[in-house]
Amino acid sequence: MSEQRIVLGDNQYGKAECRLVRVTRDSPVHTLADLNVTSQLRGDFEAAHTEGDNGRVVATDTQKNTVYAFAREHGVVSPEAFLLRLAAHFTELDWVTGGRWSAEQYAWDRIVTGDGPHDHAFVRNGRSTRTALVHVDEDGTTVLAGLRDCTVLKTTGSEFHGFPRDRFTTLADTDDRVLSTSVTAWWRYADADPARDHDALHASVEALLLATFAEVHSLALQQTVHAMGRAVLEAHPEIVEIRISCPNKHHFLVDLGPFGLDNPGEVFFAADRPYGLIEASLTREGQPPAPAAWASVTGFC
Ligand SMILES: O=c1[nH]c(=O)c2[nH]c(=O)[nH]c2[nH]1
Repeated sequence: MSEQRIVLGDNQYGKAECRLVRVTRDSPVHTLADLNVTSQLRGDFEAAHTEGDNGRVVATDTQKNTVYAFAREHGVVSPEAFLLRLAAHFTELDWVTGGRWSAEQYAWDRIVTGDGPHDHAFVRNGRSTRTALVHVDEDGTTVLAGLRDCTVLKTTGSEFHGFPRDRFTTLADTDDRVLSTSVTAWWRYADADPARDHDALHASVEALLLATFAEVHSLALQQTVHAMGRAVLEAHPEIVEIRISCPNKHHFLVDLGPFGLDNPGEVFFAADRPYGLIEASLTREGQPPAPAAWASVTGFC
């Protein structure tokens, strides 16, 4: 039997989930950035894997320290800008050909007291988690931004009917139902401009997703998802692609007939599983795709 050659395939390594809180205290009115940062390097790390030769292995501990040192030196203007800076730093090494830098950002609002918004006391805003990802490979740098766990619900303005019926179909047509979902969205910027106002864009995209969910009279969650993505691409030419994943958080009308009660769309059982899972991606026609960057985002179609 001829001897088989075993080759090292894709590999990456780094420090995952560096919890970073950066306080800006240039004035008595402090600001706060609360992040969870992951740094992963790709490149020529063959010798480390095959020989245990660490000559090129930037320790994950060093990667973690760089996160905190850069936060002090440069601040956190936005998660995207912060990740771009980390990416530029590590890819200065000639054997680091790329990598993946990602962050979650948790929002804090100022506590409002009788005297107004407080200078240095905050309350966590759990509305959604902001996400960002910078992917670098030989084809260039891709910036993705997103959000997750943005749970929304509308009590009417949603229908679902006209679907095929077979002997397994029990779902009744409805022209008035509760529609609820938890939006996960990722969008891709046309380029990796670190000077882009990522914070303003993120706020605008979140507002567009919410307004569209509210305003579109929905004939299916698929239609709502499509409208949300379309609204974002129409409003922001610098965004070339958006992917949206929406679990259909079913609310079933409870049959109160056994208790002699009607139920005109007022009492629901909020099921948590199973749930429909509706996902779609929308792209601006003619834009080059970025499959490698998307491959590093899990759980999307
Ligand atoms: O908006 C919906 N889309 C579906 O595909 C679907 N399927 C289902 O059972 N309910 C719903 N609702």
